[in-house]
Order: sequence, then C-alpha cells, then structure tokens
Amino acid sequence: MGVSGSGKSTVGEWLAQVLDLPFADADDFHPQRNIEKMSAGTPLDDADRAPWLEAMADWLGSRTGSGAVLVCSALKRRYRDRLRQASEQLFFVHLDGSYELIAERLAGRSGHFMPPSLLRSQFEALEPLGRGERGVTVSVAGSPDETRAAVRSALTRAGVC
Ligand SMILES: Nc1ncnc2c1ncn2[C@@H]1O[C@H](COP(=O)(O)OP(=O)(O)OP(=O)(O)O)[C@@H](O)[C@H]1O
Ligand SMILES: O=C(O)[C@H](O)[C@@H](O)[C@H](O)[C@H](O)CO
Repeated sequence: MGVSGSGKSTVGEWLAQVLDLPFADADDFHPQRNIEKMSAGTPLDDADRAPWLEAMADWLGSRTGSGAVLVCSALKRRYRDRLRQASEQLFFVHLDGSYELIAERLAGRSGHFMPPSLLRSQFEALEPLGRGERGVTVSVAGSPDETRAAVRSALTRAGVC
C-alpha cells in the first residue's frame, strides 16, 4: 500500500518473483471510467473505488491459503477492511515517503496515466496502518534495492514469508 509513486510496483513485482507467487497490480482492476477520471486530473472518491475494491477482493479471495502479492494504494482503513474481508491473513506493507520525495520521483516518471498533480489528494486520503492492522511501514527514502531488502527482512521478521 501507499500513495501513487511510492514504489509499489517496483517492490511488489520483485517480491512476487522472489517468492514465486502470483502478482496483481491494482491499476489493472479499475473500470475504464476511473482511469479516464484520474487521467483528467480528478481524484477518485469512495464510490469510484468501490467496484475496484470488489474486483480486487475477488482476486484475493480466490488465492486465500496459497499466497499472492497485490500492489494497491489501499489508502484508507475502510478500503483495507474491504480487502481483509476477502482474506483475513492479508499483511500490508506501507511504502512510506514524504510528499516532496515522492513528488520528485513522480516528476521523473513517464508513460503512466496517473498525473503527478493528484499526489496531494493521495496524501490527504492516506490513513497509515492503525491499531490491530497486520502490517509494517517501510521507508522508501533509500534506493529501490534498499527498499526491496527492507521489505523482505520486515516480512521475514513478521513471520510472513
Ligand atoms: N527507494 C525506492 N523504492 C521504490 N521506488 C523507487 C525508489 N526510488 C526510486 N523509485 C522510483 O519511483 C518511481 C515510482 O515507483 P512505482 O511506479 O513503482 O510506484 P507505484 O507506487 O507503483 O505508483 P502507482 O501507484 O502510481 O502505480 C519509479 O520510477 C521507481 O523506480
Ligand atoms: O486509490 C486511488 O486513488 C487509485 O488507486 C490510485 O492510487 C491509482 O490507482 C494508482 O495509485 C495510480 O497508479
């Protein structure tokens, strides 16, 4: 989980590969109208995100017990609650960085529908992991390799994999 540009795809694709697990990216579960809305520079609201969360919950539910890696912003606790309904074993890794750092990285990214102008709204919506939520928060301040290694050891420490 984490805001747009926090490094979810960069870390998640790698993790799925090293763990030899199925991988999915939340971007691929959006109805077309959500992509169009974000591309036009308007943040999604709860209603827009509802069918998207349903689709991901279906995907997760079909993999309960066998393991999978899903990268998804999952910004609000109630979104994570919806995903947890599909699988109570869900473990979240929050990729955490400051607005300034992520904005700088997004400015250097091209070929993605998500405009950097939406980053402020992502931080406004973001609710960090709270009480009782299974998960860890990992800083993305270092290099991609440092972030990958930190995620891997956090998961090992937590006994997830
Ligand atoms: N320490 C780091 N960890 C992860 N990504 C980093 C790091 N440093 C730089 N990056 C870069 O940040 C950029 C954004 O990463 P990425 O596309 O994986 O984010 P994302 O969270 O999947 O974004 P979105 O939700 O918009 O799809 C990439 O160009 C990636 O190479
Ligand atoms: O909840 C949301 O606002 C969306 O999921 C966004 O976060 C984008 O899908 C994604 O992060 C951009 O690629």
